Amino acid sequence: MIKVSVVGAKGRMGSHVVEAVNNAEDTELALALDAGDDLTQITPANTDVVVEFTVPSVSLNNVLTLIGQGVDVVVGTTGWTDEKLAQVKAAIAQGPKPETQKVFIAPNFAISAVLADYFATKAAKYFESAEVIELHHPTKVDAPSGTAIHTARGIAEARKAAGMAPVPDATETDGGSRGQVIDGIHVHAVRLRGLNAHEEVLFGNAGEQLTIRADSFDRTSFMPGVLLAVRKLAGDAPAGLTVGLDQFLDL
Ligand SMILES: NC(=O)C1=CN([C@@H]2O[C@H](COP(=O)(O)OP(=O)(O)OC[C@H]3O[C@@H](n4cnc5c(N)ncnc54)[C@H](O)[C@@H]3O)[C@@H](O)[C@H]2O)C=CC1
Ligand SMILES: O=C(O)C1=N[C@H](C(=O)O)C[C@H](O)C1
Repeated sequence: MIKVSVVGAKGRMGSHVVEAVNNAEDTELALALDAGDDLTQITPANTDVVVEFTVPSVSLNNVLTLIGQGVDVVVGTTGWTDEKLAQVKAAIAQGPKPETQKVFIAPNFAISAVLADYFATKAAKYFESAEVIELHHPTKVDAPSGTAIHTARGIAEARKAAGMAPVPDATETDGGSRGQVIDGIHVHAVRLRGLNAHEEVLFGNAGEQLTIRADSFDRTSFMPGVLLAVRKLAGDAPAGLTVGLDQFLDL
């Protein structure tokens, strides 16, 4: 059995992870912690893998603490910049098990979203225009979503590799309606009661459009991906920092 501790266990995602870990045949719940709890209770003696779903403002500190505790970590919380990822890598190098420590961070654990992201990177070089629209529940604290940032960066990288010009855009006045520009790609965020987690990637050429859309209607959609990551970290995932569930899929 893989012993799993959950940090952020009382949250929307954390509570689903607790249930998924309790229901899977090969995992058992070790500790379920939330805000105010001491993360140093988590040790290699009681935990094989920690799953962290908290809030962007605290996730880095939690991950650094858990690396210090010598336990492997699966992170679903958003807000990861290149600078924060560099801090994680440095902490692994200076931590108690630099050769074997595993940290996995995924902006999205739903297969629909991971595939949409992947297909978008493949489509990017064939279209002059590209924009990303993400749509979420109104209780989400960050905008744009971590997934949309990841998608926009992937599209931008593919366009750069293909030597493409910037997306065409004649806008001269913008009060914010054109969204946030991430690596040259416009990203728009909608917050609407009734939604869960949704993303549309729009590609355009003269006379044609491709839309790639992923819809997560329920948080159960993330659980197979979370359990896959837990099993990979307890098994043959490489040591060090890995980002993105696509790394564990045969794409
Ligand atoms: N990677 C993925 O597939 C997904 C990622 N997310 C991300 O996961 C994060 C959490 O989302 P939700 O569960 O909806 O949020 P939430 O607000 O429902 O839950 C966050 C939980 O973290 C707890 N918390 C706050 N500070 C803490 C601390 N210092 N230590 C331990 N626990 C602490 C809160 O008390 C709360 O229970 C967000 O960043 C969200 O964008 C959400 C869905 C899927
Ligand atoms: O807060 C959420 O709900 C979600 N957060 C992640 C993100 O910001 O990309 C993943 C998914 O979109 C749900």
